[in-house]
Amino acid sequence: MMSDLSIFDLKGFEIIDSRGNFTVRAKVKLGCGVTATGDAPAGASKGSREVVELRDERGSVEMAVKSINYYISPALIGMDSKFQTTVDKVLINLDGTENKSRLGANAMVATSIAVSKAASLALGVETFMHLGGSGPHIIPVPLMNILNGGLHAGNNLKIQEFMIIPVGFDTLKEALSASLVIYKALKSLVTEKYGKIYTAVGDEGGISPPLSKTEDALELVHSAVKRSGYEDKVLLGLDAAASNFYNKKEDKYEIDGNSKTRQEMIDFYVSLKDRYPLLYVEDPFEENDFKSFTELQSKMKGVLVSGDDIYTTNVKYLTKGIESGATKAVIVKVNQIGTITEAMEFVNLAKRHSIKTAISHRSGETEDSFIADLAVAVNSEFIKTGAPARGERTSKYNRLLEIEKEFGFEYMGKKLA
Ligand SMILES: O=C(O)[C@@H](CO)OP(=O)(O)O
Ligand SMILES: [Mg+2]
Repeated sequence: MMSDLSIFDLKGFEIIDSRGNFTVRAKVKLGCGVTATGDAPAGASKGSREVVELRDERGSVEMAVKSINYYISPALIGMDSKFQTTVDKVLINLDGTENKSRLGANAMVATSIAVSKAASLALGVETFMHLGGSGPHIIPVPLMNILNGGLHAGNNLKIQEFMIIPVGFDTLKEALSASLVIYKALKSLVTEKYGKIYTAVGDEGGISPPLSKTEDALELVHSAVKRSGYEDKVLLGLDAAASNFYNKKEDKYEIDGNSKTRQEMIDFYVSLKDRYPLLYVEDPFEENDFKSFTELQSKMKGVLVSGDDIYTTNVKYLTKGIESGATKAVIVKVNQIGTITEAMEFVNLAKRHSIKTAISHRSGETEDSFIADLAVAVNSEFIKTGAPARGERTSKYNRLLEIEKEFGFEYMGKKLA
């Protein structure tokens, strides 16, 4: 006999995230007694079109907790947890706003995730199977941010993320073991440069040396790859998060001590690509400049220009990007849009247009490994989940290692090189 999968109880409460802020956790209990939790992550460099969290000036998310306890819970109790789309649609309708400001996207995301995990447990299947059916068959490639700048670090680097992309391996296990060597080589290089054991890291666990020039940071990461002997197997990526250094008044980008026009920015990225093995460049321009994304993508054929703040996991903006050929890749963050169902619709739209997807963490994270399951569920080519250190990042890598070991899915690396 099938166990009782109806939602019996749902509660919200506050927990602490990796940046030392409160965030919201939802805990759901099903009729069969199974319980599961879901956590809302939090971004620092956010797109202006993202849906909004309920959070007060002091940083408290009590309002989101109340939203779960007093509004969401009564609406979901009694519903069948295995119908994720139906549950998410109830959340969307109950909220009724464009930017999820009534229920709060943090309350909605935590609930959506908790329900998907509880249903999987009660059904006796992995969360990626519950969400992906019989389709999942690959393990995503990490876009691994090992050197932090921008809003995530205390240095003067304007580019937010310097990533290694371990493509030339047959398994995630091999890819991660090379990445660990490179991460340590980078630490040694920085320590050699600054003369003592260098421990400063940014929000995503990447080293954050006191640099101010893009090229110096790229050179350091590239040296770490070379010193480790993986030059032919590991490519590089950037997340510029360019809205953060765009000067709207002047219509210029303030970077590396210069004010650059959009044309100069295009030349800058092209020159970096000529000197470094770049595969991936995220948010190279501010979030409204679709035209420059398109121009850069057409100039850098072998590079995946990717959209994060420009799309905010919203099909409306991706549709615009598809029309103009703005990017060959997209970032997917459930909390930019509010529910798992909407994030999966976004992924499906990208896939229909052969656009590669990167399921992504936020800079403020918890130990919830849900995004690893989501990435496998939708056969995402990439996952972005930070440095291979610190529990809130490693929980996702470790979940992927577990899935690879148990199910033997194919690692995507060599297909993306
Ligand atoms: O810009 C990004 O891609 C993200 C995650 O790396 O940062 P944040 O969560 O601060 O928006
Ligand atoms: Mg980004």
